[in-house]
Amino acid sequence: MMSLNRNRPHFLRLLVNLKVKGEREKKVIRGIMSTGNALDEMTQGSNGVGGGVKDVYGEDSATEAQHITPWTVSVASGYTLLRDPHHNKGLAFTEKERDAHYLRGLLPPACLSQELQAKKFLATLRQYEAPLQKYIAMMDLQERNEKLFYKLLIDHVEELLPLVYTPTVGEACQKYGSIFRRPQGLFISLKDKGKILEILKNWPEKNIQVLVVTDGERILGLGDLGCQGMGIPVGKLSLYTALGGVRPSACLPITLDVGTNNEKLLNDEFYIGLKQNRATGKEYAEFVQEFMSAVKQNYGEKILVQFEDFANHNAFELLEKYRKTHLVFNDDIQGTASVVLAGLIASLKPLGGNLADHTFLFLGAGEAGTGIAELIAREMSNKTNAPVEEMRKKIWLVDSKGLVVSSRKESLQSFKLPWAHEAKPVTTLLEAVQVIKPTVLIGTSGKGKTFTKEVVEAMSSINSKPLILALSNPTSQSECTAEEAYTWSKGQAIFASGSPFDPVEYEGHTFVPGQANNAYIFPGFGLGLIMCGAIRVHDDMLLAASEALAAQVTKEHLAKGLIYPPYKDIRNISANIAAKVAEKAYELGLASRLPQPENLVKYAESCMYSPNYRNYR
Ligand SMILES: NC(=O)C1=CN([C@@H]2O[C@H](COP(=O)(O)OP(=O)(O)OC[C@H]3O[C@@H](n4cnc5c(N)ncnc54)[C@H](OP(=O)(O)O)[C@@H]3O)[C@@H](O)[C@H]2O)C=CC1
Ligand SMILES: CC(=O)C(=O)O
Ligand SMILES: [Mg+2]
Repeated sequence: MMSLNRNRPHFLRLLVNLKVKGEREKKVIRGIMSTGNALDEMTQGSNGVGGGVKDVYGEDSATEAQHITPWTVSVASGYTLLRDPHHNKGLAFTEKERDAHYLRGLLPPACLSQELQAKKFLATLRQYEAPLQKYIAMMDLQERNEKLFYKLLIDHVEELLPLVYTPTVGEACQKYGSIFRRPQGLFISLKDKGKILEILKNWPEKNIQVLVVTDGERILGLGDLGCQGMGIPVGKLSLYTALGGVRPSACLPITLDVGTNNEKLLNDEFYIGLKQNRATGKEYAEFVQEFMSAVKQNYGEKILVQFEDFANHNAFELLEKYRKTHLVFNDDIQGTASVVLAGLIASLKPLGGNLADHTFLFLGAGEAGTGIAELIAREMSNKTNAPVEEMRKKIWLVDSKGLVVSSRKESLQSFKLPWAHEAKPVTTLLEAVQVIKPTVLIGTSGKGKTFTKEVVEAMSSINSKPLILALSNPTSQSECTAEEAYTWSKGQAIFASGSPFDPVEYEGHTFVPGQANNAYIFPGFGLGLIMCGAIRVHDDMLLAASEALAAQVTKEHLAKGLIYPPYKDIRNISANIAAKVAEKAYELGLASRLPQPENLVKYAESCMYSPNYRNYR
């Protein structure tokens, strides 16, 4: 009661200021207001990124009958300090710090600056030939000295992103069992059913703002990797910090181990996960439900949950179910859609015309394909005022059985139905290109080498500047390479891919392929949600993010063939995306951090984590 009374003016102001649109949002806000946690959260200092709950150890909310964890907090020094990755500075500890923190003798005598440490690490890293070796070295550094890891990743993002993220993270997941050293997140398995809340409390950090969760069933285009999929949440969250500025201690990677149907893993004596087939149906749904309830109970209403690399037979349902009750975001469906739409908006400058003048053909009608298709249709509908159903008719998808058409309706999964247009069945991509005559070809099949020479040539004979996006990851699964796209189209194609390719020389001209990857969106998108205390994700926020990203593409980028800005500017790009997402959340009455900061870009920048060492007293 005391806490409620103390917060009453803030609480009332919030109710008055919230511009709540529909009844559904009103119910949501009322629900949040009825929990003590939300009020507590809102009274936390106004500096930095908010979120988390005050009763961090759950002691106040536990009944006397419930067991609690006896957490203690102490100041790290000496040997413990050197082994604490958040605070360890290695040879960068100053003489004074070495005296004050009992470090004498535990380090060699040299004192190095962080810059010199970074230079030294990079020189060693560059000597390794195999990308996986470099990945392991980066992970070791992250576990040893977190600030140095992020300093390097931020300052050398273009060089290091392909190591901690696609494509190398794919290989790391395939070999996760043998490179696994220390757990970098929470593994929650079917064996933990009934105890998920307790397990969340085992994680040492309490003020979590974003968690990325996978069940490992569709890891990139590599299929079911079970528990080994953990590399993906770990990598995505590294990007949340490096690219989006969310502090590392606020990020939690989680793998839900519900078994695997990967026979190779099931027969591998060293497999680190549950050796049983995947749980399905009621068992799966109840397990995820327990997890989602525990997450909200432990971290409050404003914890951002990013679903990552679930198979499509679960992904759409989970998103549909939990978007009503939690702050959830499916990166593969929504983040990918937003990044591709941004690239399309940017490419309208060299291509001319409007989005609605184009015809789109996808190879792959799953999460990424239908997610992108729907956002494009919405954007075209917004811009033309035509019904979204009309706009969908400009978009065609091919799946493993051929063109998605109305005569296949009986056997199609529900997420494909909006795309089952009237047309004759066609079984190959080449035929589909010849019949549909698309201006834009997008690969989301997870199958490499599917944009053949004939397909690219057909696209080039129909269009003077065909837009070709090969989104599947990792590189081995890319529908075609950058070199293939440029040479087969005789330099006509505008090309971007999910995994990075080097620039290509073709007839004296250097083409620079862009990287159409959701990594451009989710870090800034998440930062925007967190910094405004958003309570739900709305599709209009995805459109806002796309426009913010497209606005960062300059004439100079386009002249090189790039439809995305370079990653070296990503923190600035993320701040702009975050600002637009937060602005949209305020407009929709879905932001709870009040008052709204005047300059949202500056506010986003001020919220960002810095990897520079701090001085210790
Ligand atoms: N660049 C980026 O940011 C992102 C890239 N991706 C990549 O996109 C790929 C697909 O992901 P996602 O959509 O989630 O996967 P899904 O499994 O949901 O969808 C794959 C789709 O591809 C179809 N398909 C498979 N093989 C073929 C083939 N030989 N010919 C035609 N269609 C085929 C499937 O057909 P059917 O339905 O008949 O089985 C399905 O419709 C992955 O490689 C992933 O890494 C994903 C997210 C983001
Ligand atoms: C990039 C990504 O999210 C994927 O390939 O699944
Ligand atoms: Mg993914």
